[in-house]
Amino acid sequence: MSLPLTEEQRKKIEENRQKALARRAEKLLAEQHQSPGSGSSIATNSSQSKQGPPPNLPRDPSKPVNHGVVFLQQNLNSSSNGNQRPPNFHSFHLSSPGQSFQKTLAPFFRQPPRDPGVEAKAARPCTSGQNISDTNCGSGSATPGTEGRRPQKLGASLHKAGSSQKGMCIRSGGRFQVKIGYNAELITVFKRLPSRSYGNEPSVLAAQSLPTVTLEPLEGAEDSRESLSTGGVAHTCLPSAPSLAFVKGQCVLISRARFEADIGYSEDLMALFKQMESRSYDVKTRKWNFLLEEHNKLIQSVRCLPQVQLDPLPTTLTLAFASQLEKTSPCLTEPIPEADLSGVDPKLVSNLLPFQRAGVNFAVAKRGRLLLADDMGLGKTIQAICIAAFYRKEWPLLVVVPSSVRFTWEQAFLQWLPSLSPDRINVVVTGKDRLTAGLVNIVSFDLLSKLEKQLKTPFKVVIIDESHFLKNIKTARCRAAMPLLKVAKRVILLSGTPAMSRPAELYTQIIGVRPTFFPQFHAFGLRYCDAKRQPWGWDYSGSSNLGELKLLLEEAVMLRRLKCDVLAQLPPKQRKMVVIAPARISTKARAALAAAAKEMTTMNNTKRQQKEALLLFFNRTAEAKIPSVIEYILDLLESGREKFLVFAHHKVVLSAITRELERKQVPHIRIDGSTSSADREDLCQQFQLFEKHAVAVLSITAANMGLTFSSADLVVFAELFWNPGVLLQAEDRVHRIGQASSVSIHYLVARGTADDYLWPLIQEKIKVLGEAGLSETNFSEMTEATNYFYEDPKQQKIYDLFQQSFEEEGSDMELLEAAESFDPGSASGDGQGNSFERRLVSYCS
Ligand SMILES: Nc1ncnc2c1ncn2[C@@H]1O[C@H](COP(=O)(O)OP(=O)(O)OP(=O)(O)O)[C@@H](O)[C@H]1O
Repeated sequence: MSLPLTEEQRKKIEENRQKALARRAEKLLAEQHQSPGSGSSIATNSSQSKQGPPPNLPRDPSKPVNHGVVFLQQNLNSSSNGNQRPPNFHSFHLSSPGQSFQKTLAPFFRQPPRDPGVEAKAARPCTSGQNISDTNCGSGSATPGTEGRRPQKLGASLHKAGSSQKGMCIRSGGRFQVKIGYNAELITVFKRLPSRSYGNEPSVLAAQSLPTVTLEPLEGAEDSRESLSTGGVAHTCLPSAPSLAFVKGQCVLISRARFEADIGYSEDLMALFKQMESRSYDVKTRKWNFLLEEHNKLIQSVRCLPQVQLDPLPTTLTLAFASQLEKTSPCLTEPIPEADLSGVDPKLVSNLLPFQRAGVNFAVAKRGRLLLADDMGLGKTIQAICIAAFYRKEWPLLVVVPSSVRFTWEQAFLQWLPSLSPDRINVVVTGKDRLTAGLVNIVSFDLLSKLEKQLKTPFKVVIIDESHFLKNIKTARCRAAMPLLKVAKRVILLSGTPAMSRPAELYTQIIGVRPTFFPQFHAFGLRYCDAKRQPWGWDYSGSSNLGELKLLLEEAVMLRRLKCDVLAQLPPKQRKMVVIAPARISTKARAALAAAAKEMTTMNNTKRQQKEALLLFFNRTAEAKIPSVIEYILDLLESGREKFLVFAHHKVVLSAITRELERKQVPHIRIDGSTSSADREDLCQQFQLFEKHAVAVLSITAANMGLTFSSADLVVFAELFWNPGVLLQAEDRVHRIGQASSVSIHYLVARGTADDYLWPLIQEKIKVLGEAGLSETNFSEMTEATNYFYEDPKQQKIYDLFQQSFEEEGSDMELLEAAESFDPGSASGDGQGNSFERRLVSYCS
């Protein structure tokens, strides 16, 4: 404890304090008068402070307002306590232990019951001086009954008449100790403090049950006590001024019809709120909210309050919700009108599922500009084609997609729009191709950035598949696409995962759809990304006001349905044929394939030679597909696919995939013929329980039975297998008991390879089984558009050869063995081909 001050010292301290406070009050007044709306440096941070109910404060605006230091106290409280309350306790703002004291303990103490007798007295400004900090003054009206009774203020809520429990705070390095007898309420308070620790000395918290508490503040606060005791005289030195309690906050949208005022407490503001007809107080958030139609009125009225800065809703929101702002009685759910799709191919329209039809209606209601963010596998492609077809008169159409699915999109157009002549579809394959050669032009993101300069007249209708590929504004793909979106009349963005980790990723997609929204990223960042200034610049990686962002997206930008929302409309399995890019097949692989195909059709070849050629063709196909398969898997991962199975059966393919996953550090398991039974189960369990993204790389023949992978809902077949029964069994690793979702199955099919023959072969077999009631019939429906009519008789011959070979008794095992041991290096004659040759001989003998 410090030595008691002499009378002379007290007087001197008091004089200095009064001078300092008067100077500060003058300065603040001057600042406020200069710029009433620019109190940011001193204003309460609205995101931290809430307009809590002020049960401890006089609510009647006619009551006297506090002056000067109350303002400081309020700000201090609000910045140290996110759940701001009106100041109702004394705090002692000292060095670090004292700050910790104030930040942690103080907010838990309530003010004593109001004593009307002292309230008027308390309303006088507290101006007692201090020589440590200006902020340690009592809060005037907030603590009316405590003035001059120093320690009781901290323990006020625990104080009961008739007895008293005394304790004190003692500084101890960077912490402070509380020495006091046992008190259950106080213990509860302590337990809520994150920095608490319990000393073993019995003196720290002795187990004595006493009903009241008096807690002596830290030693350094001695001067503060003096200030409190003399507070009553100091007010005469302050200029008579209006309240300096400057509060700042913002309006935030909380529903389609209402917004709330996120702002600290102010009596004047409260009085204003009470004039709003639609006012409502949320006890949970402790904030007031109003109908949007009262937004402008409230903002205008608040402008008349010099001590209040309430920022209106951003212009983007007022524009997006203009109908609500202008309405007298808000209609919350306006029905979306049914779009007239009579101009669109009936085949497409009749196939739309009800939720897909609703998606098209939404898009047309938004005048063809939207982000369709349906969950993966819900058929965004068919919806996008339908929306684009609705605006067919404005074509040519540009479709920008990941390069691995360019040909799948071509197939989808052929499948759903029979009225579109195939030769009007232009798939851009190289940087030398023309971007505008077709009526429908399909290009990859990467080629777009090379070819955009070709564009003389802009596309009026643009589809961007996997639009989250544009999330980074600095990338070449984004820089190429954004100007196109800005000038296009219709913009259809598609993504099952528009933002994978933070709201900042949505910005480009939002302005892609609505270029006038948030013209500056910084404004978006401040509002929705909790932007923070760092020594190196601004950090936009956070998130804030997410509820409002969701409302804005749903109102004006995005339509998103989850699988679980529409599960009843979905089939249990959705199969998709993915035509993988032939351009990725190297010239060497192409030449090898051509050579093998030629062998199969050479007239004078023996049956054995033909089979050798067929097997080589089959193996070369595996080799040729590897780059496209890997590209597709990486695109899936980039698109946010978390868990999926990849089936293949050539070792070279399985190994190439696992190598790439290792390189990219993607968690994965592999089960092939060499995996022991015990390991199979373990690996399967690992995959099932793994919570993040993971890929199971599986051999079609070694892992198509007895394993459950129901934690995934996507199966990718990197290779085809001639026996559809084996494929169906493999599909069912995922589609089985425990699976709560509709399962997506992607078959990767490469043109110009053995897949051209295997795929129709599989279709044919499935059809036969289906007709006999032994298989699902819809397997083949997905490939309706795939025209496997072989114009070239040689192709028909190859098909026949495939059919005969794979239907022969025992062919499976022979073929499998040959495939398993296929080594591309060896077959190209580099001296390691013995084993392959041996297998061929064994297969064919
Ligand atoms: N109405 C429909 N009729 C028939 N098939 C449909 C329908 N809707 C979707 N499909 C099929 O479902 C599969 C998945 O559709 P699509 O690829 O468009 O989904 P997606 O939402 O784009 O998924 P992802 O986000 O994974 O790309 C495709 O094979 C597609 O043809």
